[in-house]
Amino acid sequence: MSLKLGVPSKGRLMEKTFSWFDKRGITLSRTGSDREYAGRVDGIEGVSLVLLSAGEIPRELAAGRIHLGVTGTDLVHEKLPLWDQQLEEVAPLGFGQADLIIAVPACWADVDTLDDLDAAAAGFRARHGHRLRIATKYHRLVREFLTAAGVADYTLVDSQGATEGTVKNETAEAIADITSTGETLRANHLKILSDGLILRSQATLWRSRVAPMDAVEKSALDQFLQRLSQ
Ligand SMILES: Nc1ncnc2c1ncn2[C@@H]1O[C@H](COP(=O)(O)OP(=O)(O)OP(=O)(O)O)[C@@H](O)[C@H]1O
Ligand SMILES: O=P(O)(O)OC[C@H]1O[C@H](OP(=O)(O)OP(=O)(O)O)[C@H](O)[C@@H]1O
Repeated sequence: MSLKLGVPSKGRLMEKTFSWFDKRGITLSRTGSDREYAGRVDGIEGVSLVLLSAGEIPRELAAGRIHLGVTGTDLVHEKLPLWDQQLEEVAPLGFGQADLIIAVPACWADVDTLDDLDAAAAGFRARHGHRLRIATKYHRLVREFLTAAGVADYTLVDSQGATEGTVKNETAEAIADITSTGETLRANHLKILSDGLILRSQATLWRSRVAPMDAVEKSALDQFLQRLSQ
């Protein structure tokens, strides 16, 4: 069998992942039609390409269905509570940098910190009869972060995209999402809490600690890792 390398099948991470490997003499390419999720690996023996959603790569690594995978630190930490038992970080790739942050409406003049948010949340509940809503797709990381900060009077609402729009759409009062240039936050009149940084993320190459390997795959892995360290 061959060593399975999972990479994002589209979007901002795919092309940069391909060129990162290219610079190391490993050519990843998509094969078939534009829409077909098939690919190949040239320049090294015994490695096959698996094209996956960036969000599914953590789970595939943890289940041992792929041996290596490229995805963001944020997605690994969010989806795998025991990530360091299941995966090992091989190399940060130097792109896909983004910060997971908490942001509130820029017009909330007296809310700049988590303590302020906590106070605003209590007032909000008294006034509106329901808890202040924070929209996010990072449920686990946000809950853990807010618990550690002593903020409890809120509710998470699920948002799988266009999260910054939820405040304008009145489905949430605050958001927790990834920011890179900050443009989406600015365009949606949101500001980051001064102590609202939850996690710094970047695209990273991970190795599964649990994927079974035969002797051929083991030797392919050794060669692969050696190539990357050159
Ligand atoms: N604006 C950005 N700049 C840089 N990196 C970003 C940005 N937004 C998201 N990312 C990173 O890109 C990675 C993939 O995010 P994305 O939201 O595209 O994943 P996904 O929703 O699982 O993808 P898919 O739509 O294929 O399921 C994440 O690790 C994330 O941190
Ligand atoms: O700080 P910026 O450079 O503006 O980037 C941040 C935005 O990029 C991502 O969204 P994406 O483009 O993936 O769209 P989505 O929200 O629909 O997932 C992220 O969820 C932010 O919305």
